[in-house]
Amino acid sequence: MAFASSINGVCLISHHGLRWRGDLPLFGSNRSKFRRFHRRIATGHRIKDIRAVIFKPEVDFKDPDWKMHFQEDFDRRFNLPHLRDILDVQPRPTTFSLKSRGPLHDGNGAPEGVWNGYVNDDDRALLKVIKFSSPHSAGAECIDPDCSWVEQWVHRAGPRKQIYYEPEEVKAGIVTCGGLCPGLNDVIRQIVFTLEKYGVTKIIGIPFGYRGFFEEALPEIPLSRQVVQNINLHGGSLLGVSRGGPDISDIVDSIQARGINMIFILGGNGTHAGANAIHNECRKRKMKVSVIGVPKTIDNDILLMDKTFGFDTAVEEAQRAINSAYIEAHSAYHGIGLVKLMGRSSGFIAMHASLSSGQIDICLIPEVPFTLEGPNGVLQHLEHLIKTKGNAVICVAEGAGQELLEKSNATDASGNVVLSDIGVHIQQQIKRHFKAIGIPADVKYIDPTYMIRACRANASDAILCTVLGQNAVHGAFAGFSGITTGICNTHYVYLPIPEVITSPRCVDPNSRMWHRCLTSTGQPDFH
Ligand SMILES: Nc1ncnc2c1ncn2[C@@H]1O[C@H](COP(=O)(O)OP(=O)(O)OP(=O)(O)O)[C@@H](O)[C@H]1O
Ligand SMILES: O=P(O)(O)OC[C@H]1O[C@](O)(CO)[C@@H](O)[C@@H]1O
Ligand SMILES: [Mg+2]
Repeated sequence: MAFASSINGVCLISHHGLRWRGDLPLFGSNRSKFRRFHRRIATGHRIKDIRAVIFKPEVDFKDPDWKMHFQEDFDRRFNLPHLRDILDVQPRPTTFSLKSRGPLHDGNGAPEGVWNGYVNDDDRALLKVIKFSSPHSAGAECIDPDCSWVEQWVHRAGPRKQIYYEPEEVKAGIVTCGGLCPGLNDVIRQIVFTLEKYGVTKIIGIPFGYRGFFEEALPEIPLSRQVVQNINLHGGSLLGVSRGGPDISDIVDSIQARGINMIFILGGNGTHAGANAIHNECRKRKMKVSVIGVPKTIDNDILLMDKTFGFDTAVEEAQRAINSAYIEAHSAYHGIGLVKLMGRSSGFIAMHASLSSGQIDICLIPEVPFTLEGPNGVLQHLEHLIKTKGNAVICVAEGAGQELLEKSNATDASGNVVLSDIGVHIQQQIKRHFKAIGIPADVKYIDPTYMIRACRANASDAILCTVLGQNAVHGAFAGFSGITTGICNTHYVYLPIPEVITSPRCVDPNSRMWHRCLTSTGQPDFH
């Protein structure tokens, strides 16, 4: 059994999933579990298996008004940073309207007449929609010991009636950072379309991620409807991507020198940390600049969001690799197919690809530790599968089982740890095991890593990208900065960047989805 505890107000949850809230009374078996947990943390043992989640230590649950205090604090945290906070800026009526009659209106203001297409600043969407009756319910997320229902509202995304920029004064920049992701071009395209709809004419792309801000050999890329019209038909990014890059103050110098006052930053956790730092630096310098993030990651590891764009496509693309592994395994005598999928710290791609294919016998993800050897190990189960049904297919996420491998200590240009290859390791161990027990096994290893993210967005991602790209522009014109845009409970919202990057979003091993995956594969507990 796994457990978690509260340290300095952060509720930590072990990857085995039983949620322990810091406010639970520490008696009986709870107490010894709590102590063991602390010992493990103190010795640094398996520290990487622990995830931090939002927990508010200052809430006194004995106070009859604790919910109100919690909500006040929540509202404060999720309040969207605005240009008004630092500058004396006045709004003007929006230039965005879909009520225009001509082919293109001139950007001097929306046409007269009533149009109910605007979102009010006070509109909200509910962040959590399940009322868990017990902390022991599968996937329960509780705030207090009674697991009470507490409404948590976040800001609705979309066009506002009042805007804080004159379109002709806007110079908008778009930059794509980190690794590739299906849908980057779709988002770029929609940002350009929407900016033009407001009347913006100066739109540029920064080439090759944050790097493009300082490398003189990399000129700005002028963007317009004409330039981006068909870019969604291809994978990749029209602008190029990169990891690493200049420091924040150099980036802000560059933004200032270029006269950019809206910057749309597409990327994952690292990129968003950068975007937030850029926003803070712009604030410090009292610059009228809107910094808007659009979360991009096939890994789906951004907190609070239903999913990030590119994830669906990656899962769909992974089906080809899994199907090939399945065919190979089923066509060989004692065939074993092994597929490694992306997922540095989160196993969403592996879990969803396993679930959707229906062809996987063993799914291994970073959030759930496993052993290869021993009576409960993966190899023993494989042996059982070979003896009983003659073949097996395994899907492993790249970040799974890293504790079984020698660490390289290498990092990439962004400082991300370069992972050791779990796929190769498992392949070698399977071969070694079956040779040792004298049973033939034909192992076929498929690593489709870059194939699942270099492709064009599928239909569902294309729609998500469309909405996110458009909302990013609406957020900038509404005067927000330091925000990102996402989908929560099927509704599109704006969230302050820090709230979505405190840790990578992980698969909850106590969630129904992981349980469904286990039901589907039929795999036992490998621990
Ligand atoms: N904490 C940070 N503060 C400022 N900038 C950062 C930070 N972390 C990363 N960056 C910058 O953000 C960019 C992208 O980071 P990273 O390579 O980690 O990709 P990512 O955005 O997390 O996307 P992916 O999902 O592909 O990993 C890099 O240029 C990196 O220098
Ligand atoms: O080889 P690159 O470009 O660093 O990207 C690999 C990484 O990209 C990710 O998909 C995140 O975008 C990780 O799962 C993976 O480790
Ligand atoms: Mg990252």
